[in-house]
Amino acid sequence: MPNRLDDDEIDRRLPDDWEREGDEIVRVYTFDDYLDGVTFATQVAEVADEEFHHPEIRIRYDEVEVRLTSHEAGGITDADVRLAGLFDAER
Ligand SMILES: C[C@H](O)[C@H](O)[C@H]1CNC2=NC(N)=NC(=O)C2=N1
Repeated sequence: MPNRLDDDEIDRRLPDDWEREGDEIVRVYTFDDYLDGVTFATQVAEVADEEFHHPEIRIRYDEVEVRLTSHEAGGITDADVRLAGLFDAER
C-alpha cells in the first residue's frame, strides 16, 4: 500500500495550477470549445488507465475538472502528484 504524503510533501510536490482540497488535489482546465474539453478528458482517462490510477473527471461546457486521491491509501500519495504532472503534459 502506498504511503500518504504529509502536508509539507504535498505542498512541495503539488504542480503549479493544482490545489489541495482535503484528501484530494484538483485542477480545473479551461477550454474555448466543449469538444476540446471532451478530447482532453479522454486523454486524461487513457493516461489514468495506463497508470491504473483513476481521477474523478467532470466535464462542463467550458472546463474540465480533474480530482485525484488515492482511495486505498485514504489520502494523497505519490501517485496523485505524479499523475497530475502527466495530465498537465496532455494539455
Ligand atoms: C481496486 C482499486 O480500485 C485499484 O487497485 C486501483 C484502481 N485505481 C485507483 N485509483 C485511485 N484514484 N485510487 C486508488 O486507490 C485506485 N486503486
